[in-house]
Amino acid sequence: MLRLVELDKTYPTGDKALKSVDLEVPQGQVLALIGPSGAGKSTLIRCINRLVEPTSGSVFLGDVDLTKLGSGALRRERRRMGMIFQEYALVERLTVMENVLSGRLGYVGFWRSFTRRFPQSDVDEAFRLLDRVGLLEMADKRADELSGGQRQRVGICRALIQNPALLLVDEPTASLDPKTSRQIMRLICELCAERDLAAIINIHDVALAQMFVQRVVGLRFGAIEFDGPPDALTPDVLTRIYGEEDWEATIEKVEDEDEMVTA
Ligand SMILES: Nc1ncnc2c1ncn2[C@@H]1O[C@H](COP(=O)(O)OP(=O)(O)OP(=O)(O)O)[C@@H](O)[C@H]1O
Repeated sequence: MLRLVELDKTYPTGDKALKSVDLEVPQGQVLALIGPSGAGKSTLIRCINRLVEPTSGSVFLGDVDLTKLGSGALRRERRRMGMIFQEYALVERLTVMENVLSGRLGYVGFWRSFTRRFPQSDVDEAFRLLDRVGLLEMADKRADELSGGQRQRVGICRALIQNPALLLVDEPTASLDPKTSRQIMRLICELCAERDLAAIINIHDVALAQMFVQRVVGLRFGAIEFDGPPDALTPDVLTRIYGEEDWEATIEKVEDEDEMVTA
């Protein structure tokens, strides 16, 4: 479904953020991207939808090489990739419903998007999605009246209403408390399973990734250092990815928290 071939990114500053990355993600697979700060996780996610322009290599979404597309064709292909952001990227003064519907802007014509008149089928779908994530009652609230977890749910609905083939998720829980983080990760993974949707989730919390995904890819210095199931992430492997950090302690801390929450 998604295939990266020898993907390279060197920023104008000379930083080599990605070094010949090869990666295949089949339909329906949720993959967590881990690695230390500066490893290239955000760059990888952003090179896929060309928010960051790759230096060389290919990004195939199905049969289409996204790196070869002109701006019009790229805009169309971007509809197939929903993005979820760390800071939610909502329009604060608009309502929850308006924020969700903004995910359809790539589909409706200029005039409709200018006047924000969306087809009834889009409004119906927005209500269905808000209901699914438990925010139906919030549809008319302004985005700035919501908690962090609620905002991220709106961000998830906005990505899903695009009807994407792939979700690109950049640190979805970095601004949330541990319990809300787990709820959001669970929700993203459940929705992907329901829709047979592939996702790449850039996540710095290894324990959280291990709880929810089937596959983990570890980046170090812009290259893939590990690619396997979460239970293969032994302390040795984590040290290979991150360097000398006490990962066992980090993981135990999160497990303790879980017990406290469920106790
Ligand atoms: N716009 C930019 N211009 C120059 N260098 C950049 C730019 N963005 C990222 N880099 C560099 O590219 C490398 C990879 O950065 P990237 O943000 O992709 O890493 P990351 O793994 O997402 O890190 P973090 O977990 O801290 O967000 C780093 O060395 C970073 O300094």
